[in-house]
Amino acid sequence: EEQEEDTLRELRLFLRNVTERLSQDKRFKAFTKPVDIEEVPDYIKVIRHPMDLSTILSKVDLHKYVTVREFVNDVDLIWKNALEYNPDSDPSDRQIRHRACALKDTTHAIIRDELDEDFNRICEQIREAR
Ligand SMILES: CC(=O)c1nc(NC(=O)[C@H]2CNCCN2)sc1-c1cc(O)cc(O)c1
Repeated sequence: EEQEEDTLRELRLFLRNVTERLSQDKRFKAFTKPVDIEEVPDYIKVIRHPMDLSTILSKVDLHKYVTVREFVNDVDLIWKNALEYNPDSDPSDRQIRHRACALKDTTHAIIRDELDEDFNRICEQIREAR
C-alpha cells in the first residue's frame, strides 16, 4: 500500500546516496564500471556473476532492491569477485585485493552507522509479504 511505497522510496534514496559515495571514492575506481570483456577476455570465464557500482545504481532505479540485505549482497559480489580474480602475490593483485577489502569494510561501516534498525525491519517485512 501507500506506506510501503513511501518506505521503498526512502530505501532507494539511501541506497543511491551510499552507491554514489562509494563511486566517488578514488580507491574504488576499478569497481565503478563493468569489467571490459575486450580488455580482460578471460574475466567472464573465471567470474560467473560480475557486478559493479554502476550496475547497482541501475538496479536501485529499477526498484530491484526491497531490502538493504539485497543491496549488500550485490556489493559483496564486487569485492568477492575481485579477491577471486586477483589471488596472486604480485603487487597489482595485492593492490586490488586491498581496495576490495576497503570496499567491503566501508560499505558495512556505512550500513552499521547509518541504517536505522526499525526502518530495516520494515523493509524486511515488505520483502517477506511479497
Ligand atoms: C576489477 C578487477 O577485478 C580487476 N582485476 C585486475 N587484475 C589484474 O589486472 C591482475 C590479474 N592477475 C595478473 C596481474 N593483473 S585489473 C581489474 C580492473 C581494473 C580496472 O581499473 C578496470 C577494470 O574493468 C578491471
